[in-house]
Amino acid sequence: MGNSFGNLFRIHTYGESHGKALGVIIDGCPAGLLIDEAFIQSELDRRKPGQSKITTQRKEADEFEIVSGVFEGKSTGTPISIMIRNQDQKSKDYSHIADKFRPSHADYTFQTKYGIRDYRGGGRSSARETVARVAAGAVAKLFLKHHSISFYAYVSQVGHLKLDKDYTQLDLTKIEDNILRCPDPEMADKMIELIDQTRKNRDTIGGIVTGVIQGVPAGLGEPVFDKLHAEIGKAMLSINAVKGFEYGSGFEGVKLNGSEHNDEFYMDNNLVKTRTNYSGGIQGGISNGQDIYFNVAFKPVATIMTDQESINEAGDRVTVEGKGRHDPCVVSRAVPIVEAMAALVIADYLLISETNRI
Ligand SMILES: Cc1cc2nc3c(=O)[nH]c(=O)nc-3n(C[C@H](O)[C@H](O)[C@H](O)COP(=O)(O)O)c2cc1C
Repeated sequence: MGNSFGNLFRIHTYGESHGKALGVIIDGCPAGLLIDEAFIQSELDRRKPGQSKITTQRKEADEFEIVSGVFEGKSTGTPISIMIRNQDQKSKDYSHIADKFRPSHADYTFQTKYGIRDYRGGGRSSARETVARVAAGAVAKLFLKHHSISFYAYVSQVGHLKLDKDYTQLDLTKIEDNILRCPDPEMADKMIELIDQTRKNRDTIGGIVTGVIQGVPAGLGEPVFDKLHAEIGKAMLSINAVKGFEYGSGFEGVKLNGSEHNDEFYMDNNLVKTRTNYSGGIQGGISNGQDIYFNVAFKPVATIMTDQESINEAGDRVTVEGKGRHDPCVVSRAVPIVEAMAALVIADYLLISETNRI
């Protein structure tokens, strides 16, 4: 419960923001997969803190160690354990919130549930946990490359600044060209400026990450409760600070009539395709072979650099001082996390689908 995700391609993560290390155990990765360590590191580098002026200035190299499950560079079919040691904790920076509940963070709920918590950097509630997911997602991506399945995510909105193009009108090879990971350079500049201004105002701002999965064969997903979009939604909603998920036409789709919204089938050289893709590549919970695309909304995160009123564990009125190293907007760092979680779902459902038919 809580620390594991997936069925056949299953991960279990461990570690706290200011503990010794974080890590993941991946169970169910097929044997014989070439574990490209440079690729895993490049994925971790896209998520790591301190990578630009619009992220937290905590400096973590996020170098990883493979502890088990890999022999002579290939997966052995046994649990793969990947560990990332914490280096730049500055844990004493957090003594000012030791017994205080930061508004809209997880301090109060963790304290209520467990009666004990590691307050340093939020402990287990910190998004530092997602470093382990990105490591596992990199392994899932390596596996899915063999099936020609690819993942893209990019920033499509920051505050009120929204891209007016969908993913089919954008050059997705340009995502990594700027620090925000928005493939439209002009909009990226405006969004970066907005985040920078927000940071200077000692505040935070939210945004949207759009995800695209290409190459998923038709037939992945379960028909009733474990629908493919339900699992992707769960994966996304399990990421820290996520407030919303929609796929395909999503909430905007309600503005269309069925006659406009229906995706007409046609044959293209023996391949089944649809002329439009409001379904977002999933019908009846099962992939239909078209692109899967979705939006994930991230809130303006809780830690602002101004003082806030709150209460402490005793219920006394206290002031939570605005200090420490925090992200003014998390979307640029969330991009690889969204891709990783999508890859974990697809890897899992690909393995499940192999057990669905003789
Ligand atoms: C990449 C990433 C970085 C984050 N950095 C911060 C941060 O610097 N400060 C903060 O208060 N919250 C940050 N968060 C969000 C908190 O982890 C999250 O809001 C908190 O655990 C409470 O959970 P909830 O917002 O999902 O309810 C970050 C989230 C992500 C995805």
